[in-house]
Order: sequence, then structure tokens, then C-alpha cells
Amino acid sequence: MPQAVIAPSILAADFGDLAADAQKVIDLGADTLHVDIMDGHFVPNMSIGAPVVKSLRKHMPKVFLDCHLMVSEPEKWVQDFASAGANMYTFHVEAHANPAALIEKIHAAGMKAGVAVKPGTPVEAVLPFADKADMILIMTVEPGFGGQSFMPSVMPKVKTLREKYPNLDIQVDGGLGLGETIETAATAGANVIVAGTSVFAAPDRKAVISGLRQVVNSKY
Ligand SMILES: O=C(CO)[C@H](O)[C@H](O)COP(=O)(O)O
Repeated sequence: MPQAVIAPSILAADFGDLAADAQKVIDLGADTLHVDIMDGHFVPNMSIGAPVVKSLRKHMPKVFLDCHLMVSEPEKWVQDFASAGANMYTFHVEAHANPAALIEKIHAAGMKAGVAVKPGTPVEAVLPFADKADMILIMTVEPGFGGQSFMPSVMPKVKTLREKYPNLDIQVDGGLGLGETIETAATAGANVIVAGTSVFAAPDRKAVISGLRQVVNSKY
């Protein structure tokens, strides 16, 4: 299993002071920033778009920006996000008819490509792309909102992927924090951990980031 990657979701950050709040979690030990993009159509909520990624990039030239596109037309935004400075572009398998072609397009634009699945979508939907994508994201909540409860029922998807792809980056996203949720996800084989509320709302963010990392890295 690859090493832990701790990716705080800026959905839970202070949007009025975004670059500074995001930089704080990097300074406290986070590896990357997870940037949630919602279009109000694929999910029943709206968040931010490429201009905010561009601003973040200006303030933090070296931080890895892992962008999760919860949008109905992921193909439409590839160039905008590449130009804005995104490092990874993760789209939903449910939102595109030809994921392999979209992965190629994302790579051609100079970004890493991730493929995400909603809780109700079987893992078989992403298996054909697990050796083409740089990361598979198994959603552990229904996408659209931060602060929801982790769904352990999706862990068999993580286990299946980990058994088939020992070196794959497997991301989990939604409701993760110290305690039972990270134990469950790491035991199943997840190594890229998105955590919004549990990091940004914590009195001791550093302890949460290092605690999540320790649990994941204890599994291999
Ligand atoms: O993708 C998301 C919602 O669609 C968020 O990244 C996710 O919910 C993380 O937030 P939290 O850790 O607060 O649950």
C-alpha cells in the first residue's frame, strides 16, 4: 500500500480568508489541498470554480491542488483548471460516457487524472480505468456537502481495489476523522485521506493531520 497522503478539504476552510487558512494546514503537515468543485447540477450545491484555483495557485505556488469535479460536464473544464494551476483533476465516472478518453485529455493538459465513484455506484464502474488513472476516489458520503457521516458500507469497494491494485492511490472522501472512521478506511486499504470538517474545525489541526497519517501508515 502506498504512503499516506493527507488532503484537507478546503470546503471546510474560511472562504473569506482562503489562501491563509489553506496555507495553515499545509504548514501543520498536510500533504495536499483537496478542492471541491460543485456545479449545482451533478450535486445539489455550488462551491467554487477555476478562478479560485488560480488565486490559490498565486498564493501557494508549490502546493499540490487536488481538484474534485462534482460536475455534469467534466470534459468542459479541463483546460480551465489546467491553466489555473490544478495538479489533479478528478471527475465522476457517472458523469462521462468515455472515461478513458477523458483521462487521456487530462494527462495531455498536464494534470494527473482521478476517477471518482458515488456511494451507490459499483466498483466495477471504475475497475477498467484503475490502471490508466493516477487515483481512484471512493466517495464515503453522497457528494455535495461537507460535514456528513462516513458510510462504512462502501468499504468493500476500497478492499476490492486494494487487492487488485496494491500500488494504486485510493482516495476516500467524506466524514473522515480520528477514531473509527480512519481505522475503518485505512484497514480497507485507503491511503489518500480527504478530511474537511475534522481538520479545519479542530482545536488542534496538527494533531488530527498527524493522527490520520499515523493510522494509514500503520497498515503496511
Ligand atoms: O466532497 C465533499 C463533499 O461532496 C467533501 O470533500 C467531503 O464531504 C469532505 O468534507 P467532510 O470531511 O467535512 O465530510
